[in-house]
Amino acid sequence: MAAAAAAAAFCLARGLRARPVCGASRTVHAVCFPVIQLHTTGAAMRVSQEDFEKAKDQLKLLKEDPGNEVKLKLYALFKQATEGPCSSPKPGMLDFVKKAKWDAWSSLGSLSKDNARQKYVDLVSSLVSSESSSQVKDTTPDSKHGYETLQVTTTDNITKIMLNRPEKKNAITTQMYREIIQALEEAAKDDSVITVITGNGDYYCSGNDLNNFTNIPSGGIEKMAKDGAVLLENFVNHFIDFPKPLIAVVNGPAVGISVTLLGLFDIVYATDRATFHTPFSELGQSPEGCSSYMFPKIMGLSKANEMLLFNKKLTAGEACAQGLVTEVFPDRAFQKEVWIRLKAYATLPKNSLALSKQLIRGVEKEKLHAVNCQECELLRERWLSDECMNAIMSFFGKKSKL
Ligand SMILES: CCCCCCC/C=C/C(=O)SCCNC(=O)CCNC(=O)[C@H](O)C(C)(C)COP(=O)(O)OP(=O)(O)OC[C@H]1O[C@@H](n2cnc3c(N)ncnc32)[C@H](O)[C@@H]1OP(=O)(O)O
Repeated sequence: MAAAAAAAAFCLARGLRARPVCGASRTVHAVCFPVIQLHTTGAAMRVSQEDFEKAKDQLKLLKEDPGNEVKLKLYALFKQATEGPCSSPKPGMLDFVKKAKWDAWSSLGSLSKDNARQKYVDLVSSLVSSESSSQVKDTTPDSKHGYETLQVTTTDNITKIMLNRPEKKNAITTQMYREIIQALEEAAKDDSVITVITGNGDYYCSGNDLNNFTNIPSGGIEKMAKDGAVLLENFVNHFIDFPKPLIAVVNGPAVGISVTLLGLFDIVYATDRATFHTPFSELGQSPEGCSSYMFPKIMGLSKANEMLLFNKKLTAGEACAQGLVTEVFPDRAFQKEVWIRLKAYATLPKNSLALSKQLIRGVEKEKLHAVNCQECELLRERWLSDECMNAIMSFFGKKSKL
């Protein structure tokens, strides 16, 4: 039964819903939302006939698909209101669409035409009012409140998390790590189909804000390193566990952790102006973001070593050739082409995308968590090293930094 309902829902979603129903001589596409062409029997109807006609018109104007369950309910109520109880023969088990419609109509039993009309009008009215309130919410591209270092918006089924410190090349402060965690948690639960991370300004991100290491807390440098490692592990865990497709729109150069994390994204689109630089040994540090595992897997050991050990900066073309970037776009067309593509992706079925992503990620999840834990532990030690202290002091002491 559940399988038949699921199959019916599947068929409805795939467009089989547009077939004429129940062998009627008129074309009744009652389940084909929002195009509903219905011809009433012409029988005299009492007071609510006008409301009923109006409801039919309002239904055509709805922009959002209310889902198969509601469409079946609308279909059944319409049939009951216009023809009375279902008396047509039950369709065969394998005719999923007709069977689902027949079941919905039959389930109304002996409900009177008047009552069915009333229920139909009430249902349409609730759909109209819920759409108008959600439109106010969804179409407002305003940034979500509560973020200081990010601009977070949801529009066209896409939650966009934009790093928003352009004057500092989007370097990630401890506050920004926390806000990204919060934004990912919210995006995981919201109605969006995909989530995008990008940067504001000419840089995608210049990596960890090196000032994070200059504000020594009262507990001393060990405490700073320990807190940093805990925050980093939690931050990276949110990328490992993110349940929906996660896409990086790399709008300019990327440094450090903003590069290593790319291995945990599902798709990476980059402008041809982007570069990819992981200067860990120059900074006396070590790789993070699961790159010690993902980079060799993505690009092979020796290419990964050039980046992660020897600080080789890749062009966008090289990063694409090595599999870290999915596709490179000319800078002048970058935003336009990428967003057209993403908007199309975001019309795909949300649950199917999320479940497929989780299936693919599930294979590696345990390993990724273990790698993340090891990387953070090594970094905690590195941050206490002279090599790292000297490199950070030199960044702030030099004009030419890298
Ligand atoms: C607490 C949790 C910790 C987790 C740590 C996880 C481990 C992460 C590791 C990494 O990400 S390693 C990589 C760290 N990043 C860098 O080493 C980059 C440092 N920045 C630069 O080399 C250069 O700024 C640049 C990115 C190459 C850009 O150079 P450009 O000459 O074009 O601009 P600038 O004038 O240098 O920059 C403008 C402005 O922004 C400040 N800034 C840029 N990046 C950082 C940064 N990463 N940290 C702190 N500040 C940064 C820069 O100082 C300038 O500031 P003002 O001088 O204008 O005040």
